[in-house]
Amino acid sequence: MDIIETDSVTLSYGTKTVISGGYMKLVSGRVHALVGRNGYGKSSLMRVIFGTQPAEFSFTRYNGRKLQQPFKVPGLIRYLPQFSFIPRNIKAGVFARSYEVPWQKIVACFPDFAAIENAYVSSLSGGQIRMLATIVLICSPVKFVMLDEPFTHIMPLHVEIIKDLIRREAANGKGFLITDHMYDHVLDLADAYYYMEWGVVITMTREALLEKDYFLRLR
Ligand SMILES: Nc1ncnc2c1ncn2[C@@H]1O[C@H](COP(=O)(O)OP(=O)(O)OP(=O)(O)O)[C@@H](O)[C@H]1O
Repeated sequence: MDIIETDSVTLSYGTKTVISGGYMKLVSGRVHALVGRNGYGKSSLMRVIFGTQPAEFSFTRYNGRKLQQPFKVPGLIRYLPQFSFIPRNIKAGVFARSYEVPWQKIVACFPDFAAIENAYVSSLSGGQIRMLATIVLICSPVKFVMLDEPFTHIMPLHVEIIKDLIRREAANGKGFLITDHMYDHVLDLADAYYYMEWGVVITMTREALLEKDYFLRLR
């Protein structure tokens, strides 16, 4: 079993403190939900865990060993941000292979992409680019994948394809951390739960989170 732990994150932007503590443990083979209201720091926390967001304080361990920049550890972790990050002047197949994902694997889970291996990213629609990035990161051969809003603005049929893929990869031992405002999809997949409130990461049971989420929806 592989474990990433993050503890006592303190992060401010200027004078505004966005994250001020809490503990998170990501375990291989599990899907972890990260839930919280808009602007409560979920994306920022993912960037801190990934190692690209400097924080006043953060403490991340992998299997008990302290890590400074997890994204630099080969084969450890990927992060899908909310925005598009794929260079537009490369071909779709080249992008997939740069993440060590053979094109056949992409087509096996999403046959619509059979004909676009040699298409430049610049020729794809926004929806295709998002789907490509999401599938490639989920499939890449790493221990953990963090997904920031993988279901938002995705058509329902494609959401189900992404969910099936996450289930298969988790069953093969990959750990996931997912945040998305489409809570139903996240909760459908998750078997561990974190809630962010007032800058603190709180470990929750599913029941407690659903109660929080219920009030969240009413606000
Ligand atoms: N680079 C930045 N510089 C300054 N402020 C930032 C920066 N990134 C995020 N913020 C602010 O920090 C707060 C937390 O943002 P963050 O995107 O982490 O929250 P979130 O929970 O992921 O939000 P959402 O659910 O809307 O995606 C917000 O008020 C946001 O405006």
